[in-house]
Amino acid sequence: MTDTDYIRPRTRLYLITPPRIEDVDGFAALLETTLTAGDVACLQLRLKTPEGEIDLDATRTVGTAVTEMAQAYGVAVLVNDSPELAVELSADGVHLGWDDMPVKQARELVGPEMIIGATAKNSRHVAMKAGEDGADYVAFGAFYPTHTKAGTVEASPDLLEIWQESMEIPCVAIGGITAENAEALITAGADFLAVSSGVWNHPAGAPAAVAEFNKVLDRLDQSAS
Ligand SMILES: Cc1ncc(COP(=O)(O)OP(=O)(O)O)c(N)n1
Ligand SMILES: Cc1nc(C(=O)O)sc1CCOP(=O)(O)O
Ligand SMILES: [Mg+2]
Repeated sequence: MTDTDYIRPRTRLYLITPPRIEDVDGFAALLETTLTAGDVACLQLRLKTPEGEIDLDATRTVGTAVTEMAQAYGVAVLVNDSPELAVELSADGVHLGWDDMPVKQARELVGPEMIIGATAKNSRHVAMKAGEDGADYVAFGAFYPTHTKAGTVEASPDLLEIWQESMEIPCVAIGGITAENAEALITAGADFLAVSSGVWNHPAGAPAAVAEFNKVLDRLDQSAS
């Protein structure tokens, strides 16, 4: 290997909240333990109604309870679907899907500093357009079956490989990811692994899940000497 070989930064974990949270104080306590169990780059507040719409009240309540705490651990907090709520909560960013506010419009609303993430599903074309429009990362998925979101489309790890070879904007992998199935996505080039049920529904608990993910990430760390 020569000095000029590019070594991409280590893949990191991007946590997504469960879609419904009954006990906010209990969740905040569990989250704090989870964030100290291993490296976590981001936390997305994704609270949904049974119909799959953003639950604004729940997002506001959970966001108020956890945003400052997560930020104090160096974790970037992103709000799903609502740029307005991201601003209101002093979050670090917003994640936008195909039915959400267009990236360009959201950029005007949140300003130049806030992170904007964009869903690309399995489309490199959509991902490139999102990048041109000002997104800071694009998310490909779903790589594995998931019960967390209905109507996902299947994505192949090739997408990550091609993206990593040709584009500079970071790419996130999402959909049914667990510590057991993550290796193919890490080696294909995911900059981040976005995970919900693989952490919150882990039989040994969320902190153990984060520790397990980090063991896999440590083992495959391409930036380590
Ligand atoms: C990191 C990340 N990637 C993709 C999604 C999905 O966003 P979207 O398609 O808008 O679907 P909902 O999450 O709103 O149901 C995401 N939230 N985060
Ligand atoms: C929110 C979301 N978006 C997806 C997409 O493919 O765009 S898959 C998904 C669900 C992520 O949760 P889990 O880790 O429990 O599968
Ligand atoms: Mg959305």
